[in-house]
Amino acid sequence: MIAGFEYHPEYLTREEQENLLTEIREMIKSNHLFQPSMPKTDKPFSVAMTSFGSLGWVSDKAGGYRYQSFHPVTKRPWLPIPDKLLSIWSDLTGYTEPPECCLLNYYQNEKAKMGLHRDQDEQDFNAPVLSVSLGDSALFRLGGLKRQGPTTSTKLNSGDIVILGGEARNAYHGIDRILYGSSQLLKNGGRINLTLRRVNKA
Ligand SMILES: O=C(O)CCC(=O)C(=O)O
Ligand SMILES: [Fe+2]
Repeated sequence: MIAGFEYHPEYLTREEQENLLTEIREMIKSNHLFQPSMPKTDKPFSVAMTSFGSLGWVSDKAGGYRYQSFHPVTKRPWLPIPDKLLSIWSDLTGYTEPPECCLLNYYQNEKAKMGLHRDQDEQDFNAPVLSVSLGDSALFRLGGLKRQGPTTSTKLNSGDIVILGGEARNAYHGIDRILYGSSQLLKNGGRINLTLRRVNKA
């Protein structure tokens, strides 16, 4: 496996997962989920998204993939990243600067997945990417620095944390599928992934 990939299974207790989810549910009442679309084709993503933090990740035909300081629908600033996530970031990454973006991916139905990609819309590739899984389990595929080449698959369960740092920061990765019904955490099922990133150079 590529250097810099860290897997922390069952990092969050069930109670911590529930508390985080309660906080997020409250936040998305105003900081709504929205459906981004592909830059060239305008095809909607199968995953619904929103962000927290000073910058949020958005995508649409008009502007392509980018970070911006406000919600694309409400035009209001994103709500701040929950403290619990900020402390997970400093405990696990040891990176001195806090994350600027927490992207929330909501995999709601059977069609939801995320194709193999690299996270490359940021300026700072020295900072790791940290992601928290909540709800139904997902099959996470991790490759190397080239799209072709060997990949490994890891089942991410609710409460697990993944870090892509070092060489793995620029590795191809994606979500092949969600194992619906594998967790009872989300009352309507599905999976939430929270990804913390630095965007600008510290
Ligand atoms: O859902 C996941 O675990 C991965 C999400 C991801 O790769 C991304 O948002 O860039
Ligand atoms: Fe990614």
